[in-house]
Amino acid sequence: MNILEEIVAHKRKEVSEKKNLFPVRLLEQSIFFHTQSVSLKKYILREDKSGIIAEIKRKSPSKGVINPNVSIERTSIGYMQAGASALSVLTDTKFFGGKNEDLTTARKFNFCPILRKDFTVDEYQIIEAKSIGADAILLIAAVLTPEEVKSLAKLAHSLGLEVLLEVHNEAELERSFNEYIDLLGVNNRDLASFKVDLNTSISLSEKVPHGVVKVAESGINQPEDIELLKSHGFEGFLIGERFMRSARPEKSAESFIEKLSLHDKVNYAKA
Ligand SMILES: O=P(O)(O)OC[C@@H](O)[C@@H](O)c1c[nH]c2ccccc12
Repeated sequence: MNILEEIVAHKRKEVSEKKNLFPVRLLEQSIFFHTQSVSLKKYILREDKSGIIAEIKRKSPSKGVINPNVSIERTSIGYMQAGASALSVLTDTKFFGGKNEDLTTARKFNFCPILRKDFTVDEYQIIEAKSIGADAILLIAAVLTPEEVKSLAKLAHSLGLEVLLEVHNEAELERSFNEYIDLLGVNNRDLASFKVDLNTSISLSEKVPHGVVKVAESGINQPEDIELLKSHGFEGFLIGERFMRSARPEKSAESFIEKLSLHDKVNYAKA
C-alpha cells in the first residue's frame, strides 16, 4: 500500500465511525450551515489579489513535522493581510495534524474563501465541510472513480460549495473532469512517491478545459516559480510548506507576496 492508499483506507474507517457519533442531521444544525459561501474562483481571479491560496499545514507524510503549534488565528488573518486570495486549511488529523476546529477558527476571523483540504471519499464529508464553514472542497482524482467525482461535486454544488479537482496527470484529467468542476488543480507532488516537479503543472496547462480556473499545487518555493506558472496560464497557486516552515508563516507570506508585487508592478490588496 502506498501512502495515499493508506490515508484513504484510514479515512473511510474514520468517516464510518463519525457517521454514527455525529449524524448528518446534527451537522445540518451548525451555525455555518446556512451561511452564504465566498467564491474561491472569484477571489483567485481578482486583479488586486496575488492568486495565492495560502495553506495551514502542521505536518505531512512527506515532510514530517512542519509547524505543530501554529496559531490559526494569527496565521489566517496574517495570510489574508499579506495579499493571499484564499486560505487552505488541512483538516486531516492523523497524517497532517489538522482538525475541523482549525477551519472553524479560520472562518470566525476571516471573510475570504476557505478551501477545506482533506481526503474526501464520502458525501458525509461534504456536508461536514459546509457545516464547519468551508467555501470549497478538494476532490482528488487519484482516489475516486469518475462517477464518484461527479456525484460528490454535484452534491457540493447543491450546498453552494465550489469544487477544486486535483489531478496529477493527463489520464486523470481526461477521466475525471465534468461540468461540476470549478477549479482544476495540478498537484506537482506525486502523492505516491512524494516527488515534486513544477513541470507537472506546465505540461498539463494546455489540456485544462477553457473557462476552468487553473491552480498549480505544491512545491512552489519562490516568486519566480509563480511568474513561470503564470506564463503557462495558471491563475491560482497553492502554497503550504514554503510559508509554514517559518515560525511566523504570515510574515513569510508577506515578504513573498511583496517580492511578487515588485515583479508584477501591482500592489496586491491587503484584505
Ligand atoms: O506544502 P506545499 O508543497 O506548498 O504544498 C501545498 C499543497 O499543494 C499540498 O499540501 C497538497 C496538495 N494536494 C494535497 C492533498 C492532500 C493534502 C495536501 C495536499
